[in-house]
Amino acid sequence: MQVKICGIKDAEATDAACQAGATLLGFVFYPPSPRAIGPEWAGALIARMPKAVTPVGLFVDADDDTIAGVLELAPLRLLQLHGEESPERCAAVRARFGLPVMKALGIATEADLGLLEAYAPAVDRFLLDAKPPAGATLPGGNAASFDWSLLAGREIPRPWLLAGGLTPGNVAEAIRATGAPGVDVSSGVERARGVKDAALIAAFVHAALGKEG
Ligand SMILES: O=C(O)c1ccccc1N[C@@H]1O[C@H](COP(=O)(O)O)[C@@H](O)[C@H]1O
Repeated sequence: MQVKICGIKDAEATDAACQAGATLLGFVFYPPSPRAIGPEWAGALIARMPKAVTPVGLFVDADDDTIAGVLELAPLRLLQLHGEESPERCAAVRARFGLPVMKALGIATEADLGLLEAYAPAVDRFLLDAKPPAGATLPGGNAASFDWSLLAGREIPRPWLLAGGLTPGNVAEAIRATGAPGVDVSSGVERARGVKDAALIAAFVHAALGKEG
């Protein structure tokens, strides 16, 4: 089971996630987000992480110069593209930076899952998230979930993570309902918007991994 904690901004959350058993930590390079972080500080937090834990950079329709500037200071090992990037753009990012790409897709209906085949050759992983609710200002990180039954018994053509509105209280049921091989959370482990909570992080990771709390 892969467990990603996204929107890491401080040492306490970094250490809590790593100690609890998270396998991926996400750093948001999207200035409008309350979870946005600068590349230099992200690099310092990545230096605290065990090598077995993968640092992930979250970008939203970023250009090559933006991604390159971040990579100069933060040794990311997976690029999460969470905007409107096309399959061609995903393939170009993967080729330009020599790093695996995880494409986030918003899922609301069966038709949204039809995009998976078009993206599969261009990406290494998928992140299946809810679409932003009406009025949302961010393309993700909105604590919104989608109908998990859309994924039940479905073959996803790349390794994938389930995201959107997950919490310590619902993640075990989400994994059971979807068969997800991995999960990703941001809002559900925060005590206030953009502020991670070490106890909630530990509870989420333990619930996802099926450990006793
Ligand atoms: O977290 C953000 O601020 C964010 C901003 C822009 C794009 C994506 C973002 N977060 C991603 O969305 C998922 C789901 O979030 P939540 O758990 O429902 O709050 C999160 O895991 C991030 O990968």
